[in-house]
Amino acid sequence: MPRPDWIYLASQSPRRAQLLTQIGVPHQLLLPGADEDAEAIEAVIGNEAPATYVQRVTRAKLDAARRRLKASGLPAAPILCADTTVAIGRRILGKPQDAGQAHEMLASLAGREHRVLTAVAVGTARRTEQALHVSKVRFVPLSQRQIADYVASGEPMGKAGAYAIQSAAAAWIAHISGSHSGIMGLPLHETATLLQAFGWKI
Ligand SMILES: Cc1cn([C@H]2C[C@H](O)[C@@H](COP(=O)(O)OP(=O)(O)OP(=O)(O)O)O2)c(=O)[nH]c1=O
Repeated sequence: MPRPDWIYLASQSPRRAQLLTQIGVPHQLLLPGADEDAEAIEAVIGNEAPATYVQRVTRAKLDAARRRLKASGLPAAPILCADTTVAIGRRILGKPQDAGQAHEMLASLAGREHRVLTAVAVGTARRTEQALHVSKVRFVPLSQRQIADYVASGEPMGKAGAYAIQSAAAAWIAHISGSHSGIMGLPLHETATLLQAFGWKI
């Protein structure tokens, strides 16, 4: 396949679009149709480990996006997908369903270290390349009031682990080891390496 001029980004996350733009990759959004159930794709199966989970969900997002592209009649180009999850040991913290769950997640992150795992996949009709990046993040202890105020801001909703490093919660992060862009949802070094495998020069 000749080097593509652009790719499809199969993601509803505005952060992923912003991060892809940051490394100069022109992209077009390939968004799910009303018939696609994102919650079902992101459901945890049994006792699966966080790394297994995040990579499986990323592959499922890519498979769904491939079907979408095939059905659309749009021109072929590589598709990029990602999934981010937060983990404490084997415990997976996805996106909070409501304010109570957001509060619980933040209370369990306070004063300790957790992992943020982001899997990225790039695929064409015949080929798939995938990468996993794991960062460690340490939060300072938090008061009930700090957590309640942050939950009331609405920021936790739609974010794995109920926080965003690109928000006011950054003030609680004493240390990170890994990739800032990976924690935001798209590890840019790994993404660039995957795209290079498809002929991109970044
Ligand atoms: C930990 C953390 C997560 N997040 C976000 C990144 C992801 O958007 C979200 C995790 O949800 P994902 O399911 O990975 O992504 P999404 O549902 O937002 O988008 P799509 O599946 O369409 O690609 O959490 C941050 O923005 N900042 C952070 O610091």
